[in-house]
Amino acid sequence: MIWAVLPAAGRGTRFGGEVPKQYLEVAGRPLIAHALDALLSHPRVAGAMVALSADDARWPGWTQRHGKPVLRCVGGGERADSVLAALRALPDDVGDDALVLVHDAARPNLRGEDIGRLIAVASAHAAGAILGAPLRDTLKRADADARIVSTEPRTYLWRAFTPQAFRRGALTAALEAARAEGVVVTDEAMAMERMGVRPALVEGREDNLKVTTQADLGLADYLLRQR
Ligand SMILES: Nc1ccn([C@@H]2O[C@H](COP(=O)(O)OP(=O)(O)OP(=O)(O)O)[C@@H](O)[C@H]2O)c(=O)n1
Ligand SMILES: C[C@](O)(CO)[C@H](O)COP(=O)(O)O
Repeated sequence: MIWAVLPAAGRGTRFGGEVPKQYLEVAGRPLIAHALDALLSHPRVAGAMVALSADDARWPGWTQRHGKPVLRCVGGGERADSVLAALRALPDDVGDDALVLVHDAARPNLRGEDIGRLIAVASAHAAGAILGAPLRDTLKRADADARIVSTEPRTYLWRAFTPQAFRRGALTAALEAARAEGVVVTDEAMAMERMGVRPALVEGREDNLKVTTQADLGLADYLLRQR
């Protein structure tokens, strides 16, 4: 049984504006709806747990989509806290060995074929797996004035996307360990790496973009209207 976990408790400070970006409409639906539908329309995904901010006044109250349960919980101050809260809130019949797909609500353009490939690799690797893409641009290190300091070697460097797929129990323990040591992890794989685990990288579509700033919204809208 595979469940999706969607951290959706962010404030969107880099995006700005009154409306939390996960509720901004693109191609006729809120970002979060696109992300939820991509996951729940996959036949291997049984349901979704969404982590919302305690004062979220915009959650539409969905309890199911695509005939599958959509549950909610209260997230936390950091993305990792929201993911941990969602893992803890999953139904009791989602065992410690169950695969969980953690996906940003701010990534609306997720494709089913990427989900399927990620599940196949994560199911075969005890260490789990994440979607990503190898860096294809030259990488520069900048100073505080945005002047080039150096060109960084990009061999074996990848951009990490989501979903990130791990077993519920192992990921919960890894996130708890990071929190106990005061380490803020920026993705689930970082928590697993800290436990000595080496998750697999699965090359996914580069258009699995995260809407972070206003410039991303127009591209997301364009991409979603092409589907
Ligand atoms: N405390 C937090 C912070 C982020 N997120 C979620 O994690 C995803 C990726 O985070 P990001 O793009 O950084 O969203 P925000 O934190 O809202 O953006 P910002 O950092 O600009 O405030 C988003 O779906 C966001 O809602 C979350 O659930 N809980
Ligand atoms: C999880 C993530 O999307 C992988 O690239 C990224 O780390 C989220 O970063 P954010 O600053 O919380 O958006």
